[in-house]
Amino acid sequence: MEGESHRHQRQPRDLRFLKMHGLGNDFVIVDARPGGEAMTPALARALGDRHRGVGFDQLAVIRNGAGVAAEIDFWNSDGSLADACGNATRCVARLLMTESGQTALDLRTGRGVLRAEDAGDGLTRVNMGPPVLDWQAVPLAREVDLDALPIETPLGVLPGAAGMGNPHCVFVVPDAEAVDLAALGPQVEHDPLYPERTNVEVVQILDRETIRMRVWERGGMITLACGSGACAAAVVTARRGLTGRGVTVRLDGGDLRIDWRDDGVWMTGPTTLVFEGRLSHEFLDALA
Ligand SMILES: N[C@@H](CCC[C@H](N)C(=O)O)C(=O)O
Repeated sequence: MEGESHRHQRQPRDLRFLKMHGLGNDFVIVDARPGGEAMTPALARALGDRHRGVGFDQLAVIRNGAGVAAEIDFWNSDGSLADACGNATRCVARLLMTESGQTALDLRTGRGVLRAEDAGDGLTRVNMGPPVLDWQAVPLAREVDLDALPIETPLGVLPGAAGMGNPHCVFVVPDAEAVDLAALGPQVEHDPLYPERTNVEVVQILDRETIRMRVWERGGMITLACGSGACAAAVVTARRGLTGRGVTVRLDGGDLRIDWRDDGVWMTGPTTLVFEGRLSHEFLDALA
């Protein structure tokens, strides 16, 4: 899923960016609305390097879009594109609501047009849309029971699948802390059942309204939070009758509120603007 032509134009020599995070899920945000700055897989990988670049879990590029406040592209630090990133969507929504004074707006992502709202108390909520529960659309390689995927792991439980614009594989386990996620994550990310790889969540039921979740993100890392993953986990546990349709998801970076309603899966949580930066010519020239 490497970028389409509009995402691969001329590289600028001077690139401004913002660093934001949602519950420690951290993002570099490039506002490409004024100059149409381009992004490439190589620049995304270089920026994502936590030692030689800026470092991020995802890179979000904001572009002008017809009929919406903006369009957003999401890049993982391995240079791959993702159609959904819940926490970055909330961060960009907060940024644009602050900029415009609006309390609600629409954003176009690979997932489609998403509604974002100011939820009060500094929180931002986004409707991530209805879950994808069709095996071809997740996508999976073949027709299987989405509630019991034939993926064998040392956990000894069969995971569930749900798509939120990106693929997820959710394991419900008795003790999420006991799972060796650094070993499980890459194994399941690359399971042949997921032709486009997958994000991997391990979830423990704390009560009918609270779950604990740890996440391995497609792209190759454990992150402190994952918004689309929290939505997928809430959908899988609700479908199994383990929780209701409204849950608090307890992540390493803090809590997200997930509400699966008739119009989609809503995600509510905090966002933080960390700093504004500008990439040096030395850094950009070395990539040219
Ligand atoms: N952190 C994100 C998910 C990012 C995309 C993911 N790694 C993928 O490749 O699908 C979120 O908050 O949803």
